[in-house]
Amino acid sequence: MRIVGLTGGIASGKSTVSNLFKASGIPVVDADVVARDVLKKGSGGWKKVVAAFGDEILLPSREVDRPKLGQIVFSSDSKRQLLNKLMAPYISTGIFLEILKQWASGAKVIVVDIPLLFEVKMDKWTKPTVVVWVSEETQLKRLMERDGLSEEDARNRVMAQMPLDLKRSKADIVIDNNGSLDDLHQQFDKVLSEIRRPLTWTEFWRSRQ
Ligand SMILES: CC(C)(COP(=O)(O)OP(=O)(O)OC[C@H]1O[C@@H](n2cnc3c(N)ncnc32)[C@H](O)[C@@H]1O)[C@@H](O)C(=O)NCCC(=O)NCCS
Ligand SMILES: Nc1ncnc2c1ncn2[C@@H]1O[C@H](COP(=O)(O)OP(=O)(O)OP(=O)(O)O)[C@@H](O)[C@H]1O
Repeated sequence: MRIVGLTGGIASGKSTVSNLFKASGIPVVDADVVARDVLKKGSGGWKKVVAAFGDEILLPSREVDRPKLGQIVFSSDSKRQLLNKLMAPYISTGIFLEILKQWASGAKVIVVDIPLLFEVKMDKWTKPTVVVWVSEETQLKRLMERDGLSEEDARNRVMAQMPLDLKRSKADIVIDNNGSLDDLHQQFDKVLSEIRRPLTWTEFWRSRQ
């Protein structure tokens, strides 16, 4: 099985690209979805996070108030590191199980969309690794527009991640998403034909026969 890594910076366009993969019939494992499951009321991750951050991060329904927790962790490095430490084992297990499900169903090529792929060193499991890159200016503009954030909040979120230019230098394939959606689709078609190339022997033997 070929495990293609998809990453980038916050609001650089990963979900937009991962939707294109899905529409082309390639299964996508989405780390943000796994991370959301891990924080659902009553789950193991929820218990750890509530014990560490207190009831004040909860809504009256006792689900986590995600914007509130985001506000806390994106304005404090130590609190974000604490949240990462608490959630990491649940997130990595969840991603692994999703990959296993795809393997069991006989998938030959899958994409794993992990915002923090390089930060958590999961890139050693993915080949090729695709980075969706934008300039900092485009990134801040799209992030502020999409999430209705102030410039300061948007900058804090961007700074909570490895610089996008550094991620670009680690990529096997770079998608430059500064242009229009049409530009993006054209680049995507090339990436799709590249990742659909015949499997190597190793990838072939790693697939369910
Ligand atoms: C802080 C939380 C509750 C905020 O939730 P919210 O719904 O507002 O944002 P969402 O989960 O959709 O994340 C949006 C983007 O923020 C970035 N981001 C999320 N968590 C982190 C983090 N710990 N460090 C850096 N960037 C992050 C990613 O680019 C992600 O795609 C949530 O992001 C969270 O639980 N984060 C910790 C888990 C994690 O590391 N997720 C990343 C998946 S690898
Ligand atoms: N080429 C483009 N032109 C204009 N807008 C775009 C383009 N690509 C993505 N966008 C918009 O930019 C925003 C961010 O894109 P998207 O949500 O795909 O990013 P993401 O990397 O998945 O973000 P996150 O890390 O927060 O999950 C969205 O509002 C999306 O519609």
